[in-house]
Amino acid sequence: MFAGEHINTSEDRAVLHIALRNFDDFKIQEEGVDEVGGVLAHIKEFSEAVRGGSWKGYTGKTINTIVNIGIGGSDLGPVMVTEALKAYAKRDLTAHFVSNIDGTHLAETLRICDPERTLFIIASKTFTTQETITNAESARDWFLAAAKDKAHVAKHFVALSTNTKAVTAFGIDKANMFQFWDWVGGRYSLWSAIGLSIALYIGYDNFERLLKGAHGMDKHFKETPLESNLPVLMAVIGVWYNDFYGSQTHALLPYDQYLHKFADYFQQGDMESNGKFVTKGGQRVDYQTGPIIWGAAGTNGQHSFYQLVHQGTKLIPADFLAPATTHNPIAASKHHRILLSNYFAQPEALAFGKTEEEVRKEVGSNASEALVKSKVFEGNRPSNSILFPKMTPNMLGALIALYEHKIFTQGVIWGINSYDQMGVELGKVLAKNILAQLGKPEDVKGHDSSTTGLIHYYQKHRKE
Ligand SMILES: O=P(O)(O)OC[C@H]1O[C@@](O)(CO)[C@@H](O)[C@@H]1O
Repeated sequence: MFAGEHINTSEDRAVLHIALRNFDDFKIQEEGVDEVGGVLAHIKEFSEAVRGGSWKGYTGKTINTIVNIGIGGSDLGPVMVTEALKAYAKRDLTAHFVSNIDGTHLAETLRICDPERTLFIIASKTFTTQETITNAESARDWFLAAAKDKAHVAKHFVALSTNTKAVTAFGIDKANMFQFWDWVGGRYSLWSAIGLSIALYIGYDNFERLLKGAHGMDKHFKETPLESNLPVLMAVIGVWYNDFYGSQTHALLPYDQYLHKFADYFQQGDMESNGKFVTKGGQRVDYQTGPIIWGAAGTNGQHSFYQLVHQGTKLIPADFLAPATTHNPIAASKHHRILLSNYFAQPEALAFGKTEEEVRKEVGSNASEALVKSKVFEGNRPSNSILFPKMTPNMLGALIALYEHKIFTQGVIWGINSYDQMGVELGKVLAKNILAQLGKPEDVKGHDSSTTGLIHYYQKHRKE
């Protein structure tokens, strides 16, 4: 990977998200790598102009709202990072993220935007994703209904993409385009131009700290002996439970409200990378590959799904993550102490449980056998605990890179290509065919009885 080999074999591409945060440390040979610094300089210049107020809207007002329009890797990274680093945000710049094609997502966002003070960021590696382009066109129509003159688009729309031709065809000036390259996977792209909304929200200096934190983990991963290599340790522990103990999922449980989107982010990062059933050589695997990633911020999960985690019939390896120091020490950090006491207690309970003997002592001799049995915790339920000083840009960068390299290592062990995503294509093609048939019942052709019946019901009951 670090050498720029085309390890994304099906697409004949290098995998070089590490080059986006390299700061000329590792020598990497690949076309475009020498342009990273220029794009970062453009991000710095632009974010400082918007945040400093020199970039003005079409009526001369400053920008106080950014709307990132993108989906998947062009949305989830910026969403997770801007949430995780909210403590570093200027509170006079609001960030919104529109991803779903459901008109509700854009409508509810535009309802609270002022066209004179809103900057739209069209984030799309390919600039062909149906949801993103449709949302971008509707946002442009909304803007022009107020601004009237197409010349004003240049002040309120920028693009993040590898596809210059499509960007200019959409009507965004090349000067307002922030470029990245095909060796940046969508789910690994927050370090690239896709991170513009992050730089606008927390400032370029903090965005750079994020990159440098990730670079530190890159160096650790590249240089540390396997037995002390954090991504490798997490990868093999995960393979151990996934392939030898049959666990189907892996829970990410951050005891930090700022990290409440962390599991959402790695649903794509892990499942779109390692949710594969064919090896790079084309053989169907006869072993388990990528786990189902899920999770929620603690302590909320404890009041939702921990019953199953503790006493269910499923083995669920879990990562517990927490900062030793909070950004919000309200009530003299009483809240943080309570949060951390739960962060320490849950893995202990999962590992060591409660024996029948301990339960009997608690409930007394009159208790029914059924009650005693229902209160036993079998324990022996595995978890990793990750504790770090504070949720800072540098630490978040290191944390994300830790998981990126864990995913890479597991993909190598499973012999799969972690960097393409053939599995997202079929649904898109079928949807395109169905879209063309939604007019009249007689247009509906070539489907199974269930799909046909559903479409006919929709056609009968819709009110448009
Ligand atoms: O950035 P873009 O090209 O609009 O792709 C968006 C997302 O769509 C995919 O599902 C690929 O089609 C993800 O891999 C990707 O992050």
